[in-house]
Amino acid sequence: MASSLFPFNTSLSPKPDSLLRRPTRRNSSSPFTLVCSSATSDSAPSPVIDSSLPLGVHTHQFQDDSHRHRSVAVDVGHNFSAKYVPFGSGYDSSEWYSLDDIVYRSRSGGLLDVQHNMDALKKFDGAYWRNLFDSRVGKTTWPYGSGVWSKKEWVLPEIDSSDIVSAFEGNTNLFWAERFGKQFLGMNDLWVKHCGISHTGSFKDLGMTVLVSQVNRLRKMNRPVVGVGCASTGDTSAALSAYCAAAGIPSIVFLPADKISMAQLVQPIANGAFVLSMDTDFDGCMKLIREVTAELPIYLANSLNSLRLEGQKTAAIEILQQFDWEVPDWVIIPGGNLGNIYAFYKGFEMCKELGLVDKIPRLVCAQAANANPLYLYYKSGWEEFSPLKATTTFASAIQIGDPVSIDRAVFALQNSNGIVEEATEEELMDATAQADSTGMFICPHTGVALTALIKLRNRGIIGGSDRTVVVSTAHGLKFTQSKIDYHSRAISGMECRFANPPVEVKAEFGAVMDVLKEHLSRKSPKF
Ligand SMILES: Cc1ncc(COP(=O)(O)O)c(C=O)c1O
Ligand SMILES: N[C@@H](CCOP(=O)(O)O)C(=O)O
Repeated sequence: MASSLFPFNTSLSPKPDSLLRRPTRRNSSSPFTLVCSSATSDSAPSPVIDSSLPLGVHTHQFQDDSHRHRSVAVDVGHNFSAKYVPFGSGYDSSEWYSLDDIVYRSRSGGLLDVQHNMDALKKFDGAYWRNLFDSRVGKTTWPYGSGVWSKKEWVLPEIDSSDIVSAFEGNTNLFWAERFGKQFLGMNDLWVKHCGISHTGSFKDLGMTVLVSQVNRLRKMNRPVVGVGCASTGDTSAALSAYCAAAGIPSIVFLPADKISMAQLVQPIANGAFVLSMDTDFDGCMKLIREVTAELPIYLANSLNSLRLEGQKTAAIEILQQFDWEVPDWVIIPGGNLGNIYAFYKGFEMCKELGLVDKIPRLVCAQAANANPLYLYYKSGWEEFSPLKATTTFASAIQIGDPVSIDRAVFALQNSNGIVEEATEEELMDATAQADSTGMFICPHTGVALTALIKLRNRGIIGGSDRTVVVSTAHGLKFTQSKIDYHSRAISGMECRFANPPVEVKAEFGAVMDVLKEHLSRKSPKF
């Protein structure tokens, strides 16, 4: 469908890896100094102390010129800070970069990670953080009304609140899947975290608010960022274009032609992004955006950029919060480029390290069988990772064969006693239809996660009373074509066991009564 709207050709020629820009190394002995002078406070009128707020947090309020009711919290006397370090290193790593640097890879070409000054955060105990985060839920206080920015001290502690670009993302529904759990799985404590019920319809909003806010800050600092770009299977591009449009920042998106849903394609188009539709798959788009962002002052918005994961990790914290800080036994997450599984691990682990909870859940990463490089790696006993050519799947947003965050995913799974599962096309579509029949309206990726749950439950690995959370990553309304195909039994080679096609009937009383009686007697023998 994309190809009918946009030509495939691009004048951009691939550049060899050797031309990718490498970050400048910081002197290990140089003290870490904040780049931004406004790093520890917001520029606003003097505070009015609100004694109902937890220790150390004072608020002041003002009306800004958009008449948006805002309030800014000032954390008094803290030393909260964060920086980039090579993935796997700690805050004290000798190689590190300021978050105001434009850098996506370590000196050796490896992944980066955002590390927080945990000693500063540990000056406050678990109860303090629980109370602080709880006190911000359900308010419109800027920016804490956002589920991401309500954890600002753990996300981007040094950003000025006026630089934040937010749609008050997060705070999504944690739905008790009572009927699905009891009817299909003999489970009474099954929950679905609906991260897709969000501004642009997917969990990507959680990361994008952080990334675009940081870009907003960099542009105000006159750093050379002319736009923000991503490769996408449809959700990252939707989030990027919306947040950039809100901030007046140009966005550029690389999409694999004919591989994303129409609803996803129209999102960046409507939000004014520069959309390039390419005759390749996601992995091809990803390679190109990495090459292009190494050459042009376009900031990279994919989860290779570890800033994104700082926002995404708040979904894990939110789950704990929604359970009154009780830890679920299992959390199941669909995986593609594999940033999100690590983001969840990081959120849970941070809560444990800072004393909000005393353990973390076991994580399950679920992949489509048609795009399963992590699953194959796991099955090999983590012996050998081979990128592959992912083939078409209804879970189109995870049709990825060469995930950039493979190392992050392995780390998360190994440190959470994790499991990887896979779902065939029939399994994921059946699971989606079953879930929908209990009142959900989930995306096929959530169907992949539910399939993993069904398999682990049937094998007795997940118990009937285990508290289990399935992460739903996108809104079902983005994927209506797959549901139409399923319910009209139009998928070749698929039985579509749970299809519920509409019945065509004459608009006559007798005809309507006949079909209703037949239907009711089938549904209820007592009728
Ligand atoms: C709807 C949806 N679910 C799951 C994923 C997988 O997330 P990740 O790439 O972080 O593994 C993606 C994107 O890749 C997505 O768009
Ligand atoms: N599903 C993603 C794929 C890219 O993932 P990212 O988290 O690295 O941006 C999308 O919607 O584009």
